[in-house]
Amino acid sequence: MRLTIRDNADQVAAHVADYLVARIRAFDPTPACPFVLGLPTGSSPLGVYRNLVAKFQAGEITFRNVVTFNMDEYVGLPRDHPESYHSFMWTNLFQHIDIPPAQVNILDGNADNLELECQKYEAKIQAVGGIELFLGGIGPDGHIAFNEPGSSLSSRTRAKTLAYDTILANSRFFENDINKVPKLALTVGVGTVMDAREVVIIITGAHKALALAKCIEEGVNHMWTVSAIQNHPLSMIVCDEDATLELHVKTVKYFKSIEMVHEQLIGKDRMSLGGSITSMKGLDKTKLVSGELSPIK
Ligand SMILES: N[C@@H]1[C@@H](O)[C@H](O)[C@@H](COP(=O)(O)O)O[C@@H]1O
Repeated sequence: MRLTIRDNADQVAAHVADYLVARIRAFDPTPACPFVLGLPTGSSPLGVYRNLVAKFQAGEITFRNVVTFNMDEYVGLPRDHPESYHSFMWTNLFQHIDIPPAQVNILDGNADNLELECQKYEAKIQAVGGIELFLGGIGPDGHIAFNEPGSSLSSRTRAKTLAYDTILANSRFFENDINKVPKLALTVGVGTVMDAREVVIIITGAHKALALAKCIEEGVNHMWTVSAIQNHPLSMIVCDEDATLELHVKTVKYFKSIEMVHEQLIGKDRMSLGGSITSMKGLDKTKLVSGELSPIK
């Protein structure tokens, strides 16, 4: 796992957007072999989405051959409610880019049969060959998607009762009235996220500092579901300085030094994969953008 630390949330957003664009371009998706991207909602990815829209408008990236799967959706909230995750995604990303609507997948929290809806979602992910990269955020209690503390680390897409803390945290989107926050949601499971070939998690703000420390300095624990990332073969957390407040100084210095060496190896320009790595024969150069020097398969 890599921990990439930036000064503030804006720099985190810029870094993650650059990274996603580099990964999609290196993948070179086609209609037959699209880039399958898992996406979150919440305030954490907002800056990333703004950057992606700007990059699309500047002609740096197209989403024509990208297929998306969102992490979660409230149950019972009308799809056109301003706080539904459908509305969030169209308002903040999809309506501004060239992704064909048929390639957007978001759980239907108003489906007649919620269990069937979840099963169909998992099947659809399988049918497109699995998720290439799952982008996520976390709650202050370390939950990923709506996998609240105590969720099985091998859980799949399902309906989940929201924890009181999450209801309270999300009441800011519902006029600070907890009675207006849905209490049930559909969510991908921890196992669904961890099955992605790559996982990238955004963690910003001092209120998430404890969760980051629990996630990377302690063991894998279902009470901090994002800690399952420790078992993932290809993952990265991008955080700001505020989120590192509970980490040991040694941990911060360690991950910063790793990044420095990596930058020296590949150069600042992630798309320029020549130069210093020409001697690394047998390594898949496209994987260098993700920081892993994987052997060519
Ligand atoms: N289900 C979502 C999560 O996917 C998200 O990561 C979390 C944090 O949101 P924010 O980024 O606004 O802190 O909120 C909700 O609980």
